[in-house]
Amino acid sequence: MKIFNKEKLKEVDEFTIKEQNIKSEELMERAAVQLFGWLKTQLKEHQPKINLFCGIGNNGGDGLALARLLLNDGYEVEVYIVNFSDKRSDDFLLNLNRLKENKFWPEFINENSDLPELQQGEIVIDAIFGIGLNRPAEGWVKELIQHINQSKTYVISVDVPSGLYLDKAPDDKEVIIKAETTITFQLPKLVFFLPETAEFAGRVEIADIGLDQNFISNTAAEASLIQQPDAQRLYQSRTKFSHKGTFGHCLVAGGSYGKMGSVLLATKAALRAGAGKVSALIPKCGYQILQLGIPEAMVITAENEKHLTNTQTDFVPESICFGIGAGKEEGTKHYLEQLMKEHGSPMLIDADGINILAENKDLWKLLPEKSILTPHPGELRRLLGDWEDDFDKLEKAKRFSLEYKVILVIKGAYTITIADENLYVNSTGNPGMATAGSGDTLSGIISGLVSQGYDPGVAAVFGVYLHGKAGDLAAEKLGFEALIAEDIIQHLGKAYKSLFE
Ligand SMILES: NC(=O)C1=CN([C@@H]2O[C@H](COP(=O)(O)OP(=O)(O)OC[C@H]3O[C@@H](n4cnc5c(N)ncnc54)[C@H](O)[C@@H]3O)[C@@H](O)[C@H]2O)[C@@H](O)CC1
Ligand SMILES: [K+]
Repeated sequence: MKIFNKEKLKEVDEFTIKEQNIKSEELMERAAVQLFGWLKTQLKEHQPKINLFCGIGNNGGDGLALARLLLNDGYEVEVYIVNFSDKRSDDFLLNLNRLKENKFWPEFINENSDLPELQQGEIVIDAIFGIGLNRPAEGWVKELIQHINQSKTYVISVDVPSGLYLDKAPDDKEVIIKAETTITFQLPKLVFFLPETAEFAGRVEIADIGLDQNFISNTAAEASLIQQPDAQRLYQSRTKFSHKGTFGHCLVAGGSYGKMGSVLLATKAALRAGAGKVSALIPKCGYQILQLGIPEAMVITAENEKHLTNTQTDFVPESICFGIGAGKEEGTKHYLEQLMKEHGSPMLIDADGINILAENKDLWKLLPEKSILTPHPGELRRLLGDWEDDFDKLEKAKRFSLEYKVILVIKGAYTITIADENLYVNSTGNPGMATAGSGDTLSGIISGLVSQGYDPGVAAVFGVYLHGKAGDLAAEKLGFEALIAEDIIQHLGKAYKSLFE
């Protein structure tokens, strides 16, 4: 599903209004009907008091239209106009008049008004600012936002939590509504998935307001949210006549004394992801661990007992996964250098492989085109240096990815893959996956996909989705706390199957 920026969101609204020959108020009504339908379904027979805080733009207009629908259905409703300006939008005014025609008079909150009391168990609908926010809220509006945040009400934001920009980091986190749920129109917004701002949106629901699908399909987006239908399109089916050679030979090179389990996990994950053959290349001390731990894999040992060093293989792997548990010994660095020079095709580099790169910038030019780097935040910082905020981080990461023609998988609650200047935001995964070895399984899965012939960019996006989905399926059975990396591998088959359920 595409993620549009503010300009494109405005364009699709305008295009839809023209194409469907409707007035803008019709879109607002559709938005309100969607909000109303969602609320009614959630509330069932409950009738809590609903406090609607409406700004003076179209976001506020959505709130007023919703208030009318709620009143007509018999809900207990209080409407507060957050009267921060007299530049009211036409559709706001239209919906204000409609409310008055229904003999309902909202309260106006102005500079010197008392802020209304909000009780536990009540609902707040936040329709103060939407995508039209262009500066931080100040003065009494800021106080109102803080007042709502401090209340014990259930807060539902309309389109965007008020105070959150779509295209830049917040100047002041104290002036953003912290919603339990955000009901956003038609398309998800990038800020809902970035580490510094995701918390404000809470649970995100997407409401279809009938914006023009052709326009959306034909308009390029710099970012997309990868959900089940998107992942399904990336899947490559197998023919009856395939054999193990069809799905490639994956080489997992990594490990050091005391960190052999990570290679074991990546190797297993590559096999479960569907690689035809997997060889683990490890220092000598890991031989028995690997052979016993995963009989389906082949094992090659480097000369050194405890860390990886230059090693020749007698086959050309279709994919290489380098760096897991590898340490940063000089010999290991030389081996990475040798691999990058000799193996012309893309490699996946993770963990200490990334740390070695971060400490040896002269190696960057050797990165084979379309290689995949899978840093967690700490590794990314070592690679790119400090960033100011999430947007700055993404800009720096995009530049790096473009300059070295590599794919960056930025791991987090919503992992973002950067390939060809596009951002792919993953929708699967859960807090249970913040556990040792989880990243090793991801690298194994992606490498297993590359070895089967998936394009590296596709392998990264698809692999991240499958990894998260396997984690979600595991968490359904085990809960978050008990989930360990092995469970992710165990559920990979079900994750594949779920693509078609
Ligand atoms: N056709 C459309 O464009 C549709 C728009 N919809 C709603 O319209 C929203 C966008 O509406 P608007 O563009 O009117 O803008 P908003 O309602 O988000 O903002 C209202 C006004 O506040 C002013 N403002 C911004 N930041 C401020 C600040 N910190 N302090 C004081 N004033 C500030 C802006 O100049 C703007 O005119 C969407 O988020 C969505 O909720 C929906 O009704 C669906 C259809
Ligand atoms: K809002």
